[in-house]
Amino acid sequence: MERNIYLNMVSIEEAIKKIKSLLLGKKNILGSEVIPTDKALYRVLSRPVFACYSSPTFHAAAMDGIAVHSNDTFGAREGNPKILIRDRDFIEINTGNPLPEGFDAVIMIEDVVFLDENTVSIEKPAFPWQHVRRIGEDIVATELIFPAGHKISPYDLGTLLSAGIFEVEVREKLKVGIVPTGDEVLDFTLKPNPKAGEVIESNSQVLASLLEDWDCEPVRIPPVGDDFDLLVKKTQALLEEVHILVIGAGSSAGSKDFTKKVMQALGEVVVHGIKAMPGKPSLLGISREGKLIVGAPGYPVSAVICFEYLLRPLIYWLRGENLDDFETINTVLTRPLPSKLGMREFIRVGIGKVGGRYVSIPLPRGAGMITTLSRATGLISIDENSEGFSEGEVVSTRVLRPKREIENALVVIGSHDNLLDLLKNELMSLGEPVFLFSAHVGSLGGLKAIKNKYAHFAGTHLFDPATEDYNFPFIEKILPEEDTVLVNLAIRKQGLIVAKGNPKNIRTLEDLVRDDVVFINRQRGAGTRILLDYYLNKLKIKPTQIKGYDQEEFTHMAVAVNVLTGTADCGLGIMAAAKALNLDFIPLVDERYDLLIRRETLNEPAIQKVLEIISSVTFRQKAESLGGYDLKFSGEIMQPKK
Ligand SMILES: Nc1nc2c(c(=O)[nH]1)N[C@H]1C(S)=C(S)[C@@H](COP(=O)(O)OP(=O)(O)OC[C@H]3O[C@@H](n4cnc5c(N)ncnc54)[C@H](O)[C@@H]3O)O[C@H]1N2
Ligand code: MOO
Repeated sequence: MERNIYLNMVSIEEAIKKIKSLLLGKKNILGSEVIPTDKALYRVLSRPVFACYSSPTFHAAAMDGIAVHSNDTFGAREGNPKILIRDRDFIEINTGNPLPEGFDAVIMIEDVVFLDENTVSIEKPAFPWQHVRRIGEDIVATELIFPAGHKISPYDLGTLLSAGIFEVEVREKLKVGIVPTGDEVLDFTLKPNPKAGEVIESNSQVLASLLEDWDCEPVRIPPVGDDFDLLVKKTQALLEEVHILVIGAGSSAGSKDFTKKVMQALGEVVVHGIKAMPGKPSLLGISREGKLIVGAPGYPVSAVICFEYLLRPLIYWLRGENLDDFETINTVLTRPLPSKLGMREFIRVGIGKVGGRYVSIPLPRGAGMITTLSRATGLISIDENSEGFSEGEVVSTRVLRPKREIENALVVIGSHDNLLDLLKNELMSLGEPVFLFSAHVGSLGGLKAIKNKYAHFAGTHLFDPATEDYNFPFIEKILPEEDTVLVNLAIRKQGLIVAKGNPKNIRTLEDLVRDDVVFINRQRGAGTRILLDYYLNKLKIKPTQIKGYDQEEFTHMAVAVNVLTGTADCGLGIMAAAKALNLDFIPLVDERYDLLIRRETLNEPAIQKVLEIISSVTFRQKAESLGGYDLKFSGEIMQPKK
């Protein structure tokens, strides 16, 4: 089978315009159906609704008290009360009761003085219809309640039921068929256990949930293998049932990427390739019956961009509905974001409010990492005509999480430690949860983040050989002007993470120069890297003598994964990372891992919570059970060595 090379890429806007011009005759494709009112939430009325009954259907007391004839009460005032007699002049009544025949006002019980069982005195007149909800006050039978095209809200259900409308005629839901494809993808409904080369299918569920948010009806079928004839058969069958068909994966240039050919068998391909990343190989086409067909890339993030930025606007347009823009806020970029000219780029970011302004921390760009979308609280779009943004630039950022979560998020930037995950969990278990967003850029990066007010606190473990002190000499150099405090999180064991059973018998740093040992390093600026270089220097070992010295990872866990998978034989890291992956650990040094905080923020409630948690007995116990941690100083303010 020949490969699809997609050369005619168009912008997202052009792609939408192109397909719309061909679908024009197919707008408002939805038929209608009659459904019970209580099932009609967020459905769109296909014809106007008129009230069956009035509400109230009778004159009703609006307060607890007595029903009166208003003209009997005229003249009553303080010092000149009117006396009323039961049954003749007044009748006791409760809120919601029908007003007795002939009565036209209600006096609240608080304004009534009982002289005896049957006689009351009032000192204020009642005006006609005082405290009475008259027939039809809310709804008058036969009046128009909602026009056609109205989308039914939870309140509207109350209005419809009160007006005696128990069934409504609504537009049918737009049905979207979803066909996941690929020999390697496993149907998640079967709870599969993936082997090498296999992937649990998840994109169809992401799309199904998005479709529910957009008031559509998803119709998903189990994954179909990379078999052209079978793909045509399955997609054709599903196409008959739905208004729109989405085919997942197989969109790019691989030898088994059949989506374009399948779309050609069903109709015509209109767009293949958009000037956007992720999402580049997206396809748009039209079936012979005139239905929209979308080919979504297989990478999860690329698929989401295709769903949200191509499919979503087309769904709303086909239904003849207005589409709201995504909610955005302005954020200050904490890192530069270079971008390729001619491509619109979508960048996932974490957002936090630091020092009264929102900051955004870019996450990795890989389109295969669905977790980046789960971790992200914002999304930045870099225009095709832009080469990106500089650090510190204010950028419009789409919010992906509830505003409250973003407002309350604490940002920690710096060196990575597994205790931050423990802290994250503890903060979320508080009565008023605090969200912790952590970015791992090494200790030096953390210090700079505090200097620039990009983070609430930074994790740092920088050893200074000259003073044999931790962190203070670096703080003095990088933020000499700033008033900060250094709070200890833990003393932790750094050492060599090696495979289970230590098959290469690695014992000391001297073993790193052996021919049969491959090392995995941490990135420049990481405290662990500085520690390594310090000891190598002491032992007079040159980096060039170590295989793998140039291979860098950003976290202890990533180093441990390299050892677990055999990519490397060892790496320098913390014991907790080795223990988490059931690897062996050769302890080398104890080091101090601190949190750097601006003094002025020390009393902020969320920072106080952090300090309370890390000083607590439960946190200490949980941390110590991870292995390699000593929490005797945790929560204490550190002082420089004299
Ligand atoms: N030579 C080229 N290769 C690729 C190009 C290119 O331009 N030239 N484009 C790349 C880009 S960009 C993307 S995006 C991907 C899109 O790939 P496909 O749509 O063909 O998808 P697959 O290759 O079948 O799968 C990619 C990846 O995603 C996983 N996958 C697939 N379906 C699902 C699903 N339903 N749920 C979860 N994960 C899924 C699949 O296993 C693969 O790992 O192509 C690049 N290649
Ligand atoms: O553009 Mo692909 O869509 O990066 O992942």
